[in-house]
Amino acid sequence: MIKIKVPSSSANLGPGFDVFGLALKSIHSTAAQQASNVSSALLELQVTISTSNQSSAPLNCEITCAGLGAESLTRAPDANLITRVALYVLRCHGQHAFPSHTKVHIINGIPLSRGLGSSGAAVVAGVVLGNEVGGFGLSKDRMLDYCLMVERHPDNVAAALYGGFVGSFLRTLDPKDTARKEIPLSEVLPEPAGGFDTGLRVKEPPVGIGSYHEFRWTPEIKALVVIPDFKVDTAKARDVLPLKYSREDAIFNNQRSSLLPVLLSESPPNAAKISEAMRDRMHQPYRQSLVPGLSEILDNLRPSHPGLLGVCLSGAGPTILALATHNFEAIAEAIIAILTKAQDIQCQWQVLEPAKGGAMVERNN
Ligand SMILES: Nc1ncnc2c1ncn2[C@@H]1O[C@H](COP(=O)(O)OP(=O)(O)OP(=O)(O)O)[C@@H](O)[C@H]1O
Ligand SMILES: N[C@@H](CCO)C(=O)O
Repeated sequence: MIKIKVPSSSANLGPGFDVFGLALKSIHSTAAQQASNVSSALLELQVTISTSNQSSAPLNCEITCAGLGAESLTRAPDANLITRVALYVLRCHGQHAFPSHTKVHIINGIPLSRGLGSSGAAVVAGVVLGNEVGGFGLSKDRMLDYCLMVERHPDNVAAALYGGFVGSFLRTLDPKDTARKEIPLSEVLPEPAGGFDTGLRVKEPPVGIGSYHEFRWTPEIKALVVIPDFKVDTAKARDVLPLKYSREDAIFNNQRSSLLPVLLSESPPNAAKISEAMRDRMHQPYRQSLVPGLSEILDNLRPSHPGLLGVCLSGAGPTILALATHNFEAIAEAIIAILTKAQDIQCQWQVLEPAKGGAMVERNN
């Protein structure tokens, strides 16, 4: 059996829209999680290939799912994001289907469409899956190229693939490459992958289309996530953003995003500076309509709360990310009080920390 494990992630950290990504893992798993075998904040695939019997499954791939949102994940290999992406990798290498007979058991511990990088993790898991079952021996840097053809904002996939706190950028692609129909863009989900029925070999991604850098992270800083019980589709949360920004807003974000990685690497952390450096004018103001209470949280949760360093929307939301050193319960309660005053919802909260190393593969015979 092959196990593929990919962490969750929080993108942007306020001003670093489409740049910063923080791979996250649980500090402690609850008894319920241990009993159910679902690791919190982690996506796991258990993959077996049985050569003894011929597969009757479509594309030789049988999918089963457990964990968060399992009932909503499709079992069709050309539609499920993970296997679609794996098929993309296989077809770039001239293989039309999975090896017969491949079983993929998805154990999902990342809440779907909450701003914790479930689609980024699924894309990374898909590329790693394609690489493993195809035996292509791709490096992580080459796998990043595949991920970036699928999810065009690099923050979540770079964090999920490499782990830790990362910044990343993309090279501008030739429009011919981005327009290719067989690329299973997650932002146009749930459309099935196009161009797959031809049986033709799919063109490999250009080499080196993105770069990343891992920043240092001060271990005493933890990531408190408050996860409201509703979904925000990332594609919709990108549609509410303007196509152009004023010079003033661009400068506002540049000033903060340039300083934030340095501030988060220093011990003891400077709460006043971090709080200011996590402010943003590129996406959060436009996403307030999708996350009732967001503006009040951003205005009220200041470093006067003991232990709190700064607060922002996690990825495209609706999860709220608070960076803090202690006093987690009181900070979570203050955020939940605002969210539940704004609308009648339930929230869960958890304290996470950076997941070093990112996606990994365990091979057991
Ligand atoms: N484990 C998984 N298996 C298959 N598909 C998945 C899996 N996880 C996520 N997806 C797909 O990705 C979709 C969620 O993507 P979306 O970009 O809306 O949210 P997110 O990635 O959780 O949030 P954000 O990008 O803000 O962090 C799901 O509806 C599903 O189609
Ligand atoms: N940078 C992306 C992350 C989505 O997870 C966004 O905010 O739309």
